[in-house]
Amino acid sequence: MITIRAPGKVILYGEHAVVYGEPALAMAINKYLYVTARARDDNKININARDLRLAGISVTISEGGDVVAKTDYGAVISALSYVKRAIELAMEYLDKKVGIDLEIRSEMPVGAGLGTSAAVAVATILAYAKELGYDIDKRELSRLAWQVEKDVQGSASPTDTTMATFGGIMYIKPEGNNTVMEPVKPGANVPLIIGYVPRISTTKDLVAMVRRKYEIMRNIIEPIIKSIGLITKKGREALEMGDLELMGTLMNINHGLLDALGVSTRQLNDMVYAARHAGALGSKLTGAGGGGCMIALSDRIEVEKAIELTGGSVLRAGLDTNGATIVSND
Ligand SMILES: Nc1ncnc2c1ncn2[C@@H]1O[C@H](COP(=O)(O)OP(=O)(O)OP(=O)(O)O)[C@@H](O)[C@H]1O
Ligand SMILES: C[C@@](O)(CCO)CC(=O)[O-]
Ligand SMILES: [Mg+2]
Repeated sequence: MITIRAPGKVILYGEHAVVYGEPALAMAINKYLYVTARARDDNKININARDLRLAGISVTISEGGDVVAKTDYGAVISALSYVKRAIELAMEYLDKKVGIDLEIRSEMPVGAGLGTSAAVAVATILAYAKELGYDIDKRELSRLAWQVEKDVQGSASPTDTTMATFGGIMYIKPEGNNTVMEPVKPGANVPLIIGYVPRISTTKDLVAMVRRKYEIMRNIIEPIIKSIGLITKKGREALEMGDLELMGTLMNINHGLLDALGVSTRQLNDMVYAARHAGALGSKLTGAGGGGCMIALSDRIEVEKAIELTGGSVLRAGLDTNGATIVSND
């Protein structure tokens, strides 16, 4: 039996634009998704995902007190699509099919912009390989997990899977099927507060929504995407110089452009503006948007309180530098 953990991430600059080949700057956080794997002696795959919340169950209680509960089969299969694809690709890659019990736990809100889909893909592939006694190179792990995101989402950048695999702070630029990834050394400590509200849309839907806009009015959407790319490059310089004020200004512009793409929501904007009014140097949504998470560049308790007053929850997280690692191996 083996337990693997993979970190979540926040995107400082560049979400959505990175799907179109622009760079992104992301930081792995010390909040983790855990996958415990145990090989079985049959061919079954048994998945216990404790943190998935599924809407809609139907229960029939008969006279004798027997209870039959049903849930939406399609919704269950779709919710497990990242885990299922991760196992399929790991089996293909290792050319070995063995039944497995998987137990999944998350310290992060699932589907809220912190990269849980990437963390579950990375941790599942690594857990399957290690449980079967194989080593897997981190570059290969990150490539396979990216493939999971591409297969499930239709279109995905390597950002989240790179962060869940390697950790740290990374400048990421997709180049076709390759990923340029450069570790970034910050010139100052970067204080971040994460605020979140529940999210209904999935990253898959949000990426598809931006794609539709891009196809219908490319001459309007393309400059926004390119502009986000320029912000990311400047943001990297600001981070390396430790210029927090410039970082904040760039976050604010980045948020405005994400709003223009249609991926912000009223609740996200409320949290973003409340944070700025309470003294944050900058704030923006992070991840795919549509609800979920925002980040504020600040360490002020007033900023946390302001986010909470809008109805958001606050998550305190620092930097993860290890990426995917083994937690225990019996
Ligand atoms: N703990 C978990 N157990 C099983 N599946 C999970 C778990 N966490 C995430 N997933 C899978 O990932 C999906 C959420 O992925 P999605 O990409 O929409 O959000 P995210 O990765 O958290 O945010 P973002 O992509 O914006 O960073 C879930 O619907 C589920 O399929
Ligand atoms: C919205 C997006 O850019 C980031 C999600 O964390 C999607 C992706 O990069 O695949
Ligand atoms: Mg995701």
